[in-house]
Amino acid sequence: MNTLLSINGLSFSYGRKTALNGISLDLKEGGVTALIGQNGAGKTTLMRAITGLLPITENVVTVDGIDVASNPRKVHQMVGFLPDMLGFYPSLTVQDNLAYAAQINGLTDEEARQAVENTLLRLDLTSKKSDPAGSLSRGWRQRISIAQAIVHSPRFLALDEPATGLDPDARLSLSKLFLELNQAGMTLLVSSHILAELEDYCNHIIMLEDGELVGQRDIKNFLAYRKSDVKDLRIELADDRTSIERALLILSQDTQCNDIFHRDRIITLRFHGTDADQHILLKNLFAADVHVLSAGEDHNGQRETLRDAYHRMNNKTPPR
Ligand SMILES: Nc1ncnc2c1ncn2[C@@H]1O[C@H](COP(=O)(O)OP(=O)(O)OP(=O)(O)O)[C@@H](O)[C@H]1O
Repeated sequence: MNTLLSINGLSFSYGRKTALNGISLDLKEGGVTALIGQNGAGKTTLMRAITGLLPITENVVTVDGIDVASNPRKVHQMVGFLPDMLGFYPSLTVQDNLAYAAQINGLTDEEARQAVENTLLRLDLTSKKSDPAGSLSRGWRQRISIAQAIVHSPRFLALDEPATGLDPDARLSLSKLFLELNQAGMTLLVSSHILAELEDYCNHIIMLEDGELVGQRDIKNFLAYRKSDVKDLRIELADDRTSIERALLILSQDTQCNDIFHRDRIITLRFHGTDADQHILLKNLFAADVHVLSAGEDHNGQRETLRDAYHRMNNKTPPR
């Protein structure tokens, strides 16, 4: 696969505030990459830099070999961008907003007419095409914005928090749309806080922290990532509230245990230790009069999710 996006030492500051610091990465054509990171990590800034919306240094970001800083218009024709703040003309109809987006991205009138028709169909927007964009609900507005971002059939599509404000059905259809666009050859970069959704369609992940790239890997490898001295344990307790609470307290204080989940009487956790350490852990539970019915390695545990992996990279226990 060819490299479509190449970033080589990208830094960007808003005044004295450094938002991106020496980012370097390559994205291959045809992938779907999840861009994750906490609030303020620099995700939006990175997307804006890639899509030619920020004044960046020349020869630092290229899309298909074209320098974004010196050829922003050319790059706009190749990329689509869904910003976190939706932008369209509220008094124009849905159709006219799309036609405008197509034309400013270099399509002729005839190409734009055809592209608008196809995009309306693809996003199920045909019934709304004559409505003023500003009169529609948040979910429909989101669709209009996605339609605007893809109307010129970009090769690279960046989506900043695309699922925000959408109901579960709309989120599902969004996931399907991303897969469809990817199968049609588009390369996607998607930022979201909803990790379980990214997992449905992303095959690569990049992680930012304080403006720096702190992790990058293919999700298949990412999900398979396991240290040899790490195992998943499943502990079944008697149905005794005090016992369960005591067990959770002991486990949460043990630095060898993390990713502790508990449902009813079953506790699952990731244990970082040897068999002897595991034996000591159980002895501690027994010593505290925790009523353990069974304990052992959880071979049937769910595969590691993107959410688990993200929280582990951040050294946090996922919320129960
Ligand atoms: N226009 C601006 N002026 C000054 N500082 C800014 C501006 N935009 C962003 N920043 C700062 O740059 C840093 C990165 O912001 P950015 O919006 O790229 O992060 P993010 O990862 O997208 O965050 P979020 O998940 O909250 O949207 C933050 O510290 C933010 O406060």
